[in-house]
Amino acid sequence: MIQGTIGLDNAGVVLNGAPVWQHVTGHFAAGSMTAIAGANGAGKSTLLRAILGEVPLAAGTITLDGLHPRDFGYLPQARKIDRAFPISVADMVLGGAWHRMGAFGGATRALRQRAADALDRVKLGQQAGRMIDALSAGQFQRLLFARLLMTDARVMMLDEPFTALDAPTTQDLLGLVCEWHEQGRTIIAVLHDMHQIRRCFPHVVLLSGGRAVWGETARILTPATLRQAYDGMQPRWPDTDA
Ligand SMILES: Nc1ncnc2c1ncn2[C@@H]1O[C@H](COP(=O)(O)OP(=O)(O)OP(=O)(O)O)[C@@H](O)[C@H]1O
Repeated sequence: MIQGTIGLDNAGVVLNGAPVWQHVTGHFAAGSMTAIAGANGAGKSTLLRAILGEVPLAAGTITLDGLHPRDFGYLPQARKIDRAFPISVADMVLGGAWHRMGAFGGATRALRQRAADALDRVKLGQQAGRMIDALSAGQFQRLLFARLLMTDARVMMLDEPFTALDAPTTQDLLGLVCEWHEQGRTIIAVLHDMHQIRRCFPHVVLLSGGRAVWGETARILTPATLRQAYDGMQPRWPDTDA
């Protein structure tokens, strides 16, 4: 396998005694751009967390060929973050570069400048001194992007990254994700918007009924697979694109 490939071989996860998904086999090629789709509770976040080693496998293997923990950048779901934690916007962004800090957690002037640039990139430069609980939901989501930008990671993993964002900001930050892809990074993103997936993500993993269908987006996202995955309900899928 090429260095940087993330491979799953017959992988399965069991939580609270119940299988989330099983017999999942496939790989995220180095530099690929893949969406993870599926209904609520299908196990999309669990798949990201299994790759990060935060959720143990009940079966099979996940191989991270030549990748180390510092090679992964992770944007978690905003609603799973405790925003009461007393930390400023600037310090939270700096935390994205933890692996570049000194032994005592000190940030160099260059690192602080990078953090300021990252905040400017997501149009949060004016908010640097505020505490994170003072941000709106959309501002907090942009903060998570700035923090991810700071990781400079080879693999960018994003869990519902466009939640709470208005349309122009979504377009802007989707553009940033595409830039990362053009730079050769691997992108893995949990998304609910099928239109977005079809337009921007060449590959998809569709979690459905405890299994994964995996491959080129146009081949995998058909009306039949979507009906099955979403239990007969239609996900966001504009008529013009169907
Ligand atoms: N820590 C946990 N302990 C027990 N069960 C869990 C845990 N985390 C998730 N689960 C269960 O695992 C299943 C998959 O959850 P997961 O969050 O991965 O789904 P998802 O596809 O990301 O859902 P959503 O679209 O709602 O975010 C769900 O049934 C959930 O209840």
